[in-house]
Amino acid sequence: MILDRILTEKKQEVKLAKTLKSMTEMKQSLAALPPARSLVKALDNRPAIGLIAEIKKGSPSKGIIRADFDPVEIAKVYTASGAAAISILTDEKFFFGSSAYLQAVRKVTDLPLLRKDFIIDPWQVYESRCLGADLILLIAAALDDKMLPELFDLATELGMECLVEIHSEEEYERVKGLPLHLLGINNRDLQTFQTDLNTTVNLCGKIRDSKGCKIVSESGIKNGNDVKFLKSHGVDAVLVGESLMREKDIRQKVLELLGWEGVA
Ligand SMILES: O=P(O)(O)OC[C@@H](O)[C@@H](O)c1c[nH]c2ccccc12
Repeated sequence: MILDRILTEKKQEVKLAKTLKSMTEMKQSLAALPPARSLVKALDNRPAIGLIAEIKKGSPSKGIIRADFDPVEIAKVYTASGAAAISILTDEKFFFGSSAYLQAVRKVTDLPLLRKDFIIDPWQVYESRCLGADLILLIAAALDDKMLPELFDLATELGMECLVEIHSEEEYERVKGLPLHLLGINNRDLQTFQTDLNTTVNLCGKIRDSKGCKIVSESGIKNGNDVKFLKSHGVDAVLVGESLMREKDIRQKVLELLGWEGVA
C-alpha cells in the first residue's frame, strides 16, 4: 500500500535530516519564535463552517495537479478570501511539496498554518515549529500506540495543536483517549484512493456525542454542495486541496465552498 512506501521513504529522509540539523540546535531557536496560532480559536470565532485551504502541487495518485504553482500567491488569495487556516504539503517525494513553501507562506499570512506531512519522529515536530507551523498532522494509520501520544504531547508542549487523522472506527478507538481538539476524518481510502464523503457522515454519528472536539472532514470535497452536506452532519471544518488547486480563479472557488457565491 502507498502509505507503507511513503513511511519507508520518510524514515530514511528523517534519518538523513537528523545528521544535518540537531534537535539541540532547533530547541535553541524555538525561544525566539512568536507563539503558535490556534485553529481551534479561529474556528470558535467564526459563525460559518471553517475552510482549511490546502497548498498542494500534486499527489501520488494524480501526479502534478497545478503546473502554474506559486504557493505565496495562493496563500495570499486564501487569506484574503476567508479561509480559516492554510494547510501546506511539505513532503517532496510523493506530494511535490517543500518545507521552503511553508517558510515562504509564513511571511505573508497570519492564518494558522498546518504542516501537512508524514510526521513519525519527534525531530520532525521540532522542525515543524521551527519552520513556522502552528499545527501538525498526525495520521493514526502511520503511528503506533506509543508514538502517537508521544508526538501529540510534544507538539502540545511546543504550543502547537494537532490535527489527528482517522479513516475508520477502529482508528477512532485508538485515538479517542488523547485530549483531542481537532479530529480529522479522511474521506480518502489510502488503498484504493477513492473518496467517499459518507466516511465522514458515518464516523461523525459515532463520535459526535462522545467528544467535544472539532471535526474536520478531509479530502474529496468538490463544491459548495459538498460543504453544505458535511455541515448538515455537524462538521466544523473542511480541508480542501485538489478542487482549489484545479481552479484558475481560486478566490471564486473559496467563496463557493464557503457559500458566499456572488458576494465578490
Ligand atoms: O486534495 P483533496 O482531495 O481535497 O484532499 C486534501 C487533503 O485532505 C489531502 O491532501 C490529505 C488528507 N490527509 C493527508 C495525509 C497526507 C497527505 C495528504 C493528505
